[in-house]
Amino acid sequence: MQIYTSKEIKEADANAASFGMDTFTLMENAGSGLYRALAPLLSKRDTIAVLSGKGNNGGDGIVLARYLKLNGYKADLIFPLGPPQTKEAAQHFSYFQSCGFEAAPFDREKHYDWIADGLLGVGTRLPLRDDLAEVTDWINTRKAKVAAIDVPTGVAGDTGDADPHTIHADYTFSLHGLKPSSLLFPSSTYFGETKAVGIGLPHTSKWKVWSEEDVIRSLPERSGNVHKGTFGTGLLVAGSDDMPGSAALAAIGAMRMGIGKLSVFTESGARNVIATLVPEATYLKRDFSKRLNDLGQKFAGVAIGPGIEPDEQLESFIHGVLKEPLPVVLDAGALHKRAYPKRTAPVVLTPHPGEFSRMAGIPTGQIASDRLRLASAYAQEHGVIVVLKGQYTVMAFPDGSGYVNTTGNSSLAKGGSGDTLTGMLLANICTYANIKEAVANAVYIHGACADLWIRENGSATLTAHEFSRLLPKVMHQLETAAKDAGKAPGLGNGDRFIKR
Ligand SMILES: NC(=O)C1=CN([C@@H]2O[C@H](COP(=O)(O)OP(=O)(O)OC[C@H]3O[C@@H](n4cnc5c(N)ncnc54)[C@H](O)[C@@H]3O)[C@@H](O)[C@H]2O)[C@@H](O)CC1
Ligand SMILES: Nc1ncnc2c1ncn2[C@@H]1O[C@H](COP(=O)(O)OP(=O)(O)O)[C@@H](O)[C@H]1O
Ligand SMILES: [K+]
Repeated sequence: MQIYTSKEIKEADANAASFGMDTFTLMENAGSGLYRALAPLLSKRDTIAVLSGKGNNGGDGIVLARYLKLNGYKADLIFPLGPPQTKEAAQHFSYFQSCGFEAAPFDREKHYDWIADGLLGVGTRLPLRDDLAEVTDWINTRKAKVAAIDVPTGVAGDTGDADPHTIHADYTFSLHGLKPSSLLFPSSTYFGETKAVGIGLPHTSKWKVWSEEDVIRSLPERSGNVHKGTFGTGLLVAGSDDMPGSAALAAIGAMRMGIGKLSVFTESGARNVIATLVPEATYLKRDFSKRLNDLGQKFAGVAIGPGIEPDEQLESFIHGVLKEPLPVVLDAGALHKRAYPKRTAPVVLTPHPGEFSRMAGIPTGQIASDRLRLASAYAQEHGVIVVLKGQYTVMAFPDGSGYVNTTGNSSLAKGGSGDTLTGMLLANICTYANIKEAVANAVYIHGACADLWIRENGSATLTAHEFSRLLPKVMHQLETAAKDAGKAPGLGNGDRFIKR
């Protein structure tokens, strides 16, 4: 599913108009698309209120109401704020009337099984005016299922801001593509299950939700005449005498994800712990004062940071590594405010919001509601890939494109899960030809492991070393699906719905 800001939607609209596809036609397409998306959820016995505002979001509601009525559904079209004010919405209301239908009064006592929210769309400016807030409050107190058109009334399109009177939707049908607010906080908590509905415009967005179909399509081929060298040797710079576990978890992530060989550059106390958990890895005694030469020849990729306290020696080591021609993942202790040299091999940064705040000098409170834009701005300015972690992890690329991940759940909110992801990323940068797919698949599969865990276990109980047995299961399902000509195993979100 593609993601569009309000500005991009307006540009798409203007572009369509230049080809003769006018707003009236787009509204017709939106309403018919909404009908096709909603009808499978309805029964002919259901009563449905379509609440339309005065703008084009209301116009979409008018078209939806026409399709519902023409197809024999018990739908009322209601204008609680007054009749439509935009030219196209007014034209569609005339057409609705010419079909022999009339608008219904806003009867606050009448029961409806469903309410379609066509009050405000991406034209919203917050806060909600009092007359609108009164209608959204009414909706929120009803027993009806609520389907929002484009966005639930009360959220803005592009940021995570939400009015206190925002509609709590059960479903949201987003027109043309998803809006950033469906993936930001707190706004996303109002959307319910979210689906993109096409309106006949070609897709041009540089941002999308990375889906199961994308993972299956991009899993690298591993069969045939291969050997351990085929899948690269990775260098993991992680762990310390005080924090050996981080390196062990990252090493498990890397080995289980399919790296050919792994060297762990760590302190001697950590080495003893890691070696018993990951006997497959080899070890290099860590001394940051000694340069590691020819890293680009010896290794396919390097990950630095889990379980290491930042200091000047580490910083100068990182500077040395960044001069070498190999892909680098920087996490935890390796994440700081710094400038990145121009280089051809990619740099992947994996901050959680606290680390991103430190790196970018942005207060943590601002990050949740604007993660896509902020991560993208940082990635473009510094020429790096930013994996901004948390629910709906954002992956922003230096060319301005990006993906959002929707797998994973709160079982991952525990020390160690980020370390495992760093190891998985290291494996993928060593084994994939395409860096965007390498990053996106590691993030998706990491979340899918947690989704698999909560199908059978309590969500509070996941510990990161369980990835050792979760990863084989998830990878097996994905590999089987890939062999089965792209048949999705249903691990996370398919290409159509964001389930919540
Ligand atoms: N490509 C497109 O742009 C298409 C857009 N469509 C629909 O058009 C919608 C956008 O339409 P509009 O630009 O008319 O915007 P809206 O329908 O979101 O409404 C804007 C109107 O609401 C008022 N308003 C905004 N914030 C308010 C507040 N807090 N309290 C009270 N009133 C407020 C504004 O003054 C304006 O009159 C989309 O969300 C989508 O549903 C579809 O018709 C299909 C094509
Ligand atoms: N509620 C959640 N939903 C989805 N993923 C989550 C959630 N909470 C945490 N995660 C994921 O768990 C990982 C935590 O990483 P991080 O904060 O670096 O932890 P650690 O201290 O283990 O390194 C990230 O991949 C993050 O996206
Ligand atoms: K709406």
